Amino acid sequence: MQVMDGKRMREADAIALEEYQIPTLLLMDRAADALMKEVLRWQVKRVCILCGLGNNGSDGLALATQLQRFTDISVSVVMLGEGNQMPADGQVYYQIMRALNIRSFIQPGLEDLRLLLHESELLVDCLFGTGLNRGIDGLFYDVIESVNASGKPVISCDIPSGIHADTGQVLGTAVKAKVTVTFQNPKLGLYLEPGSLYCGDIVIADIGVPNVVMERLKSGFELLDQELAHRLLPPRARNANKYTCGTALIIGGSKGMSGALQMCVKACLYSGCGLTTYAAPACIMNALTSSLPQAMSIAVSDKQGHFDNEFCDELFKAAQNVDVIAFGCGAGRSEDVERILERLLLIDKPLIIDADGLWALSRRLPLLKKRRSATILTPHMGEMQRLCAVDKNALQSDVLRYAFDFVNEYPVTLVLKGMRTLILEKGRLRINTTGNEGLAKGGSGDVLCGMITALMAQQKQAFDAASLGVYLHGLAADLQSQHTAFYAMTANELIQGISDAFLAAMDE
Ligand SMILES: NC(=O)C1=CN([C@@H]2O[C@H](COP(=O)(O)OP(=O)(O)OC[C@H]3O[C@@H](n4cnc5c(N)ncnc54)[C@H](OP(=O)(O)O)[C@@H]3O)[C@@H](O)[C@H]2O)[C@@H](O)CC1
Ligand SMILES: Nc1ncnc2c1ncn2[C@@H]1O[C@H](COP(=O)(O)OP(=O)(O)O)[C@@H](O)[C@H]1O
Ligand SMILES: [K+]
Repeated sequence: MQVMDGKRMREADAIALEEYQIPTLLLMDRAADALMKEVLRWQVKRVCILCGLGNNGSDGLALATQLQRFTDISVSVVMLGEGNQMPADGQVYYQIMRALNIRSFIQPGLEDLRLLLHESELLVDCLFGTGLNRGIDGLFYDVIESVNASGKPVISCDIPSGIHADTGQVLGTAVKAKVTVTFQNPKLGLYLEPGSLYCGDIVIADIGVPNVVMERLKSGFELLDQELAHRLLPPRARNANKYTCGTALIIGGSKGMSGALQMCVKACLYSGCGLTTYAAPACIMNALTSSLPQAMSIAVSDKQGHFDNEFCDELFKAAQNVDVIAFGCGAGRSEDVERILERLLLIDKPLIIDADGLWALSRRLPLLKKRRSATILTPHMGEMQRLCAVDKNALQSDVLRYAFDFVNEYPVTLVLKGMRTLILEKGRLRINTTGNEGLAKGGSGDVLCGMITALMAQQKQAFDAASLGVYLHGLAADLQSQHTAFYAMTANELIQGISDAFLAAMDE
């Protein structure tokens, strides 16, 4: 499923009209159908629809006429301007609304509005959609604040009003919805923070723009959902053997951080890799070998609990002979760790860099440009800040631009971790749909790194391996959360959930 920006959605509307003779009015009718279906789920008697002055507001008027015609729900409409200020299509529904005697309030005073919201059971937010183009103030601001203060459940039409469709930013204030019914294709802003925190459940409704139109408007942005994940599963032949399923070397760990490496290796073992070897400083080997009997190990002499770069010959020899290398989990921060990364970057093998490996990389970024094999980076927002050398606010307010600038400059697959993890390569973006707050614990990232490593060993295509790893990681957490409280979830439960995640993704 393609994810769209506001400009492409407007183009879709225009092409549907001009080339396929599909009037916007028909699309609005379908949009209203989809909204009505959602309203009916709530089984309420009194609904208030709040309408702005663009096509989003027109969708709201269309909904009002449908509810009046097809249900016994009592409908009130709040309009933030006169009917004749609406677009032509909106005016058609405005006239029908008047003829049907639907209760409507034009620019009501705030006290009247609050009373109306209070007596309603469900609110439908049709103030702004993809056309929001500036900060919200004045009456619109007060109305949105009153909607949020009312405590009533809200269904948002297309996107919560106040959220920018392309960046997910709040422009002044924004409606907090329980459900967002988004039309034709989901909008970027529904998945980027903070927009993702405002939209509630997302329902995607086909409103009848022909598929050929949407395909033509290729955004390069894709939703990482069950259907895509299923297609990305690496084949596992009946006559597969441990070599055809790929070999991986995972390098990491340091004194006090053996657990990070252990989680990563375990997740790799549970995700289908044929042969997994790990390399760690000798001082933590005892802690690892008993818990990782299925993996092979290389002990490296250590210097104050960290890798000693002088004694890494066996490690680098092994690195030449595997399909994939992963570096960083629990490796700690030292000059030797930086040197090891430098040497790994020169090896012509796919390389996944995580955690402390990303710290070392942020001090050696230009070396990435010399890479000849795939490189996958898995930063969380803090690590991304360091890689881009920007502050938190700048990154958060324009995360997609920074992420695309980065993959345009460096030949990498970027896995930008968060509530909705983003996977990027030049011109391509996938947005993950799985995962939950149970993952907000140390160790979750290490598990992800191990899963991606295993999938890369098997399918050897970085963008797909990274995408599938992210999807299955979140799905493992979702499935585990059916019987484990978010509070109680640890990397162990997550690893236990990997098998169920694969089974679910294998389902057609
Ligand atoms: N594309 C499709 O296929 C279909 C799209 N559909 C629907 O259309 C929606 C997009 O409609 P849209 O383009 O008319 O924009 P919309 O979001 O209603 O608002 C724009 C209005 O608000 C104004 N305005 C903007 N910012 C403001 C602010 N801060 N404060 C105050 N005013 C502000 C702006 O005015 P202006 O900039 O001219 O001053 C303009 O009047 C889309 O989300 C979906 O619901 C479906 O109906 C059918 C098929
Ligand atoms: N609230 C959340 N919702 C969804 N996923 C989350 C949430 N919090 C954390 N995660 C996921 O958990 C992982 C945490 O990774 P990271 O911060 O590197 O943790 P660690 O310190 O364990 O390595 C990422 O994959 C991230 O997307
Ligand atoms: K809206």
